[in-house]
Amino acid sequence: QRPRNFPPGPRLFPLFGNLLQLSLANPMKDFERLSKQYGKVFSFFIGSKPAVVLTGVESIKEALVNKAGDFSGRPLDLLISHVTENKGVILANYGPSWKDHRRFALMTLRNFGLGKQSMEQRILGEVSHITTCLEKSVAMQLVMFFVLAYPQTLFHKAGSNIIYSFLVSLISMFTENAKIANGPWAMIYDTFPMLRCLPLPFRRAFRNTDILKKMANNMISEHKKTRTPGEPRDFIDCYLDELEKRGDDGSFHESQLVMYILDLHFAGTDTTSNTLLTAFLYLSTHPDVQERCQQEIDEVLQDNKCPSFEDRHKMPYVQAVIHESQRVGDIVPLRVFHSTVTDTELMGYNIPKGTLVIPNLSSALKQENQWKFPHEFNPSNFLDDQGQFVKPEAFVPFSVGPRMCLGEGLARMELFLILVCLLQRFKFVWPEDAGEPDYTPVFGVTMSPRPYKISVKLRNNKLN
Ligand code: HEM
Repeated sequence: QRPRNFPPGPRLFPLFGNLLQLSLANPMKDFERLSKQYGKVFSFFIGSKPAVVLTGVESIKEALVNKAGDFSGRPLDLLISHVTENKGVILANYGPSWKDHRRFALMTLRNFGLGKQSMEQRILGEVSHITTCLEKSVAMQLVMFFVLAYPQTLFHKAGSNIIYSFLVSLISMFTENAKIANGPWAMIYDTFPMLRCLPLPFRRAFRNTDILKKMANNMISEHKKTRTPGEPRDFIDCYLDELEKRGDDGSFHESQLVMYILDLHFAGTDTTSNTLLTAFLYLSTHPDVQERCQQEIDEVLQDNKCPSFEDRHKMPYVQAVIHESQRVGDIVPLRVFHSTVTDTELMGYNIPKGTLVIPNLSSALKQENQWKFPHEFNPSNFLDDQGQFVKPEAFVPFSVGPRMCLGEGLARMELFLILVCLLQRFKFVWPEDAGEPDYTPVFGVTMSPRPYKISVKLRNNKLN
């Protein structure tokens, strides 16, 4: 039974709650239907576990910003919570240890050059690998001066190398864990605690994590052997320095560092690369938008000089295209789930402690009264009448409140520098034989465009 004055929702069934009424493969359409029927704050049950879905920017901000102290917890009894033991930062519950670790990561990112030269240099270094790779392919096709590239692997490599030049080496079991966490076996695990000890496919997520943890542990041992205390080379060295400084104060611990390494890799790879994949899908199928970006880039970066992150202020149209790609790409639509840390109230409803809270970021990014063109790719969504860049309130791809993405600054820098460098040098064309582009994304913990091929041509400018 729903608790008293709990947000409304569909009728409950014994044992399953509302599980059988939702598409486990992609519940987005169900959430849209349910919010039309029950309002901006509605509920459903995963077995006997209550969950509340927040629709639209108003309810998301009311909970995650105005009532941040109540709504910033993480669920403690789901497959992902057990796999990660709620360690690290992404799935750590709201409390002093999470706060300490979050502050530490932000500070370390800043010291390692967010907004400073070195992080910018790392990103530009990665871009030069992408351009070399594309140039080689173009050169091999001299006759046509055209190349078909698979941007999927290019951007994923760049994304993970950038975060890993900050952390070190890389792994692919994350993808499998993300699939498991997002699939029916996770739902079964979350719904029926009595099945958790059985050797069912969800156990694979634990096995994968054990292997990943071993790799992270090896990195830590390697760092311990080669580090000079007080002269950190990367994030791991910084954490080890901090650990020494604090002693065992209970919050900083090697087991936290292990999960932290995995967290930053997971959060920093798929997100930025899928955004770039979305941007290049739209740029190649909207040549007018691409040409306008290139015109702006050429005007600002005269003599084809290398871009810096500061140049974004002089490129309102490019900024609008990047933000619009994030908006339509809708890369993290529902995850990461929140949870209430105390009994509370939201928009007139009672929400008990421990309720799963799902901010539907997607609903804000496509909210009808918030955007000039909510359902189409149109950079004008981010431009005022004078063509200046503006960011509407409903632009929340990084979420809002104290749990909002801590890599936003890094992600912004990556998106801008990679996109500008590539558009400066290449023209991206939707291949003639590729048929109509399919913009429907593949649903997952992070959303990605369907795999596509793209033609790449060297631009006819001084750079080439
Ligand atoms: C376009 C790229 C990215 C998008 C769209 C994105 C989006 C998000 C979202 C929606 C959340 C959940 C916030 C919430 O719980 O309310 C999140 C959390 C997080 N992100 Fe990102 N992210 C991106 C890139 C990155 C990068 C590059 C890093 C690496 C430093 C990163 C690290 C994190 C971490 C550590 C959290 C957990 C924060 C916490 O729980 O306190 N993200 N991100």
